[in-house]
Amino acid sequence: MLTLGVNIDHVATVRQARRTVEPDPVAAAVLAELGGANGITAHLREDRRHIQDRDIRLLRETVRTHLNLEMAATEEMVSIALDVKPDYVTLVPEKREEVTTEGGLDIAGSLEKLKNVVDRLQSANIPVSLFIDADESQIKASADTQAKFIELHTGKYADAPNPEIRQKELESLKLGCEQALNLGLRVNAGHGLTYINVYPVGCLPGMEELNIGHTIVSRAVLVGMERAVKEMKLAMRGEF
Ligand SMILES: CC(=O)[C@@H](O)[C@H](O)COP(=O)(O)O
Ligand SMILES: NCC(=O)COP(=O)(O)O
Repeated sequence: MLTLGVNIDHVATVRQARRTVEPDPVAAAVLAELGGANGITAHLREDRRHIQDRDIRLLRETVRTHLNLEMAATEEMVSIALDVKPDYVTLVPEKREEVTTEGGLDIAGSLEKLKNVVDRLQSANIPVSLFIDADESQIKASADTQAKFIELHTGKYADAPNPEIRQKELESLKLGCEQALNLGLRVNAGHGLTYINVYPVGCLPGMEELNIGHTIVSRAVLVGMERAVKEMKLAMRGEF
């Protein structure tokens, strides 16, 4: 069965815009689960631009489905993961200056370091997923690390400027999925998926979980706006 991991990072982005307490991504995770999320994904960035350490600790206590902690393969993050024990960790690349995660990890280029990180996490019973592009050598290197999963970066597919390029990117994802499954890896995907472009990715044979965030948070803001304004009118009359 194809499952949905709801990424709540950008609920925290709104909170951090004011450094206040609302909206709380932990509350958003509870509501996402009520809505049918099969898992909750949160990315603790080294620069703490959205999700904070406190969020991860509270998510660990409150998430009833599974918690996927996205993080860079640094000593600081490994020690947080070993302490919090999420249900799985997704290792992702990070650049301070990027607006969002721009591409996949270069597994082949830092194989020994990543093998070590995967081993330390998986020895603590935390399965590891590697966020990579659908590239043959990266998939092969991912299998060499003994990680349980890969997550195929769907950004190029999502950002394709025309249907021909989108179809070509979808083919790469399909081939990547096949190759990974043949190497014994489980396959997730995500990044930039929307209500409009998600369906073909979900149809890829063997695809297990899609991690989707920005578009769900964006839609939640819009579908919730009418009620939020009505409630403020009540509050202004002392009736809320
Ligand atoms: C790792 C990834 O795919 C990102 O989608 C992330 O989880 C969302 O956060 P950023 O937009 O800060 O990269
Ligand atoms: N790993 C991808 C993810 O968690 C969500 O990405 P996006 O939907 O926020 O682009």
